[in-house]
Amino acid sequence: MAKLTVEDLELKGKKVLMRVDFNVPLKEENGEVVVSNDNRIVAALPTIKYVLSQGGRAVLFSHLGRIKSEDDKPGLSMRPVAQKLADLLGQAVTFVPATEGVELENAIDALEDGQVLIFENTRYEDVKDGVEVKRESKNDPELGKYWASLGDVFVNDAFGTAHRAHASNAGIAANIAQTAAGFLMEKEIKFLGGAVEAPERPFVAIIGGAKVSDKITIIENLLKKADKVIVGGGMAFTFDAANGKAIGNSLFEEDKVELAKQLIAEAGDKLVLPVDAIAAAAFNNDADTYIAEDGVKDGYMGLDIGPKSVELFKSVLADAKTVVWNGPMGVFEMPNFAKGTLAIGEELVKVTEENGATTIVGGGDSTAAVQQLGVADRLSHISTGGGASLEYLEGKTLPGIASISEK
Ligand SMILES: Nc1ncnc2c1ncn2[C@@H]1O[C@H](COP(=O)(O)OP(=O)(O)O)[C@@H](O)[C@H]1O
Ligand SMILES: O=C(OP(=O)(O)O)[C@H](O)COP(=O)(O)O
Repeated sequence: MAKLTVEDLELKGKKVLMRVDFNVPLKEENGEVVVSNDNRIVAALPTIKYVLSQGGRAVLFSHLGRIKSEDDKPGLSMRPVAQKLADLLGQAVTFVPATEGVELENAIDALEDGQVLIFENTRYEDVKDGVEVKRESKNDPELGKYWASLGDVFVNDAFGTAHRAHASNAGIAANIAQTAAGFLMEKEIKFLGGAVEAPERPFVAIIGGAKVSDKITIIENLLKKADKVIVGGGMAFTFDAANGKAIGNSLFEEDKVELAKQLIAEAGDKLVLPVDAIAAAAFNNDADTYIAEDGVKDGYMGLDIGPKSVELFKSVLADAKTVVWNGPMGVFEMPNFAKGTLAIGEELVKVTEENGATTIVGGGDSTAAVQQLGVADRLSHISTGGGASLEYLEGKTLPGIASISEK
């Protein structure tokens, strides 16, 4: 690509601002919050190691989860991520528990060549003194300018965040002389670019997970590109509601029902929805469950696709030549609701190995799911971006990529 890459930069003695996507799943272990899947951190290591080996002084930053109130902050601190990074790098990583101010500036000034620091979750800037101001997420121009002032050059390796125009990617790029792509960014663009240009058909997209309002608009565009779009996971219930089905307490976005209705009407048999669900009395692995075939009854919530949906989805995938998957089919973190995701993962392995299909899985949780299933290395490409890979495949210009300097 004609974009500047990290290898084009003079790094020795430079303060190298590095945007990474360390938005990783967390879990509690012995009363401590730890990283439960380090895939996105591992994926950024080649760029970080390269910068350090060239004598750069690396200043890393990332968002983690979504911060809407002060209460969200403690559970979404970057501290456990910094610890995991130090373990993986095998060198000390300074953690600065601030997103601006003298402590951060002094820590950056104290860095020596080949040293690395990471600062606090960039989305802490979204809430100030208890008020949701979205400085990071709405790309406050002053914030991008301030962060840019902390370094000499900017390396953007956060492919997973490339579909966002936030202060920590587009904002910094607008205020610094050079913005370069990291190795992960380059690798993702190369692989996904190949898939977008001329996808072998049938091309099937599978969308699931929980980010309904984000991804429902993506479905609209994917319907124009793909031969079939399968919708599962928490996404499906807004469509079920649009079809007049009962959904009980399932995940649901009321303000997207009209759009779902419109998509159902336009898409015809291109859109494939679940025909049953595993409904549970509570969001709990041990909750009472039943197979819901005609909607989910009051007091229950759909937490996985049911056996008939698995068979239907498998039949749609059977002759696929290109498959893009983002979003698990159920709450796979709980064993009793992982069966649908497992079955789809296994079917993808089959079409990869038997049909020679190109299979791409994207997204933090989806990647964690296929790794948990042990099938990740039998698929064609595991992308670190879920929403980002889908928007890239739609043919959209991603702000995080557009803001990288041309060579
Ligand atoms: N039926 C469902 N109800 C509630 N949550 C669901 C359901 N199906 C899947 N999920 C949740 O969706 C989450 C992943 O969604 P999302 O963030 O969109 O995926 P990704 O990170 O791969 O892009 C998982 O934590 C999973 O438990
Ligand atoms: O995890 C991410 O997106 P994904 O779940 O679509 O892969 C990215 O880090 C972006 O996070 P966001 O969707 O909260 O902006």
